[in-house]
Amino acid sequence: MNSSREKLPGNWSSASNNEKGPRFSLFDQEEALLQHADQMVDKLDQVADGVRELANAYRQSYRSQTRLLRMSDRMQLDLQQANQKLEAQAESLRTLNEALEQEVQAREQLADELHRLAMMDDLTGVYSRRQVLEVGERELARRRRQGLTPLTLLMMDLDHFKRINDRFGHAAGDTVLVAFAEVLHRNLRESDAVGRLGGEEFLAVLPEVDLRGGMTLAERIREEVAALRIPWEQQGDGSGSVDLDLTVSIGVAALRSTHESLDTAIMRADDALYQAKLSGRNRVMLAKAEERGNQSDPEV
Ligand SMILES: Nc1nc2c(ncn2[C@@H]2O[C@H](COP(=O)(O)OP(=O)(O)OP(=O)(O)O)[C@@H](O)[C@H]2O)c(=O)[nH]1
Repeated sequence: MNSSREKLPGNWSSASNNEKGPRFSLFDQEEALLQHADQMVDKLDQVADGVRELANAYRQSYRSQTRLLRMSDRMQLDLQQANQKLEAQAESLRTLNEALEQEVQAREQLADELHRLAMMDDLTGVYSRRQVLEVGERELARRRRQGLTPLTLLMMDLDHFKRINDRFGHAAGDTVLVAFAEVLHRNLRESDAVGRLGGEEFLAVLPEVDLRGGMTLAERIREEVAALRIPWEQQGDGSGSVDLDLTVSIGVAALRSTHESLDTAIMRADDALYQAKLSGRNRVMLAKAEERGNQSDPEV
């Protein structure tokens, strides 16, 4: 029997041995080992759980990082696109602004041109009717402020102007009007104002000029106009080059007092002009003081 029994190493002996000394139960040992192994397995399980949790956490954080990175890439792209759009909008605003500035400039030029047209007679370069009357009113107001500074008006009308138009055409009439305006420019001073009231009728406002000075000036203008010979090339089957001549009738009136209105003075000058026409044209006539206005302040 003994020979068939295996000899156990160290202190281990068979439970069937009746020898004294420590006895080890294989079962207990196995049990202990198994318990230990179970504990180890539990711990390993716990470690594995921990590792799994860590791995999960790591995976989640990796995913959210990747998501964030993708989002930031997208946002960067969106920002770039938005920036490009803004730059394009800024560019078109700049272009729009330039166009607006050009438009404003063009409108200002147009307004200046309209103002100039309202102020000036385009054909002759003298003031328009509106402007010469405005200057006249301004001068009258200044005269009232400063007392009895003289102011004289010349109302001028070309004689038989219609004949020139009828015989030589409208362009010839225009040339005559320009030539007459040149005579006026030559004879008037910087402080004087002259305007075309309409057709072939002109008004000169002469501040600081008394009746005698006005008469002298009107006479000089009349003489220069009568001496004009304006060369004119006839069109079509006309008889070639001719000299256009003309005369002018002038009515002169000086403001009689600071109370007299410009309109009244103009009417007196106009009446004098009418008298000049009636008396045979090509002459200067003075306004008659007794016809209208202040009887105690005659001017002739
Ligand atoms: N060429 C030209 N003619 C004009 C212009 N404005 C008006 N007229 C003409 O001027 C002429 C004026 O004629 P009337 O009012 O009869 O005056 P007039 O022939 O000068 O006669 P009196 O004033 O009585 O000496 C008309 O035939 C108008 O058509 C213009 O800007 N250019």
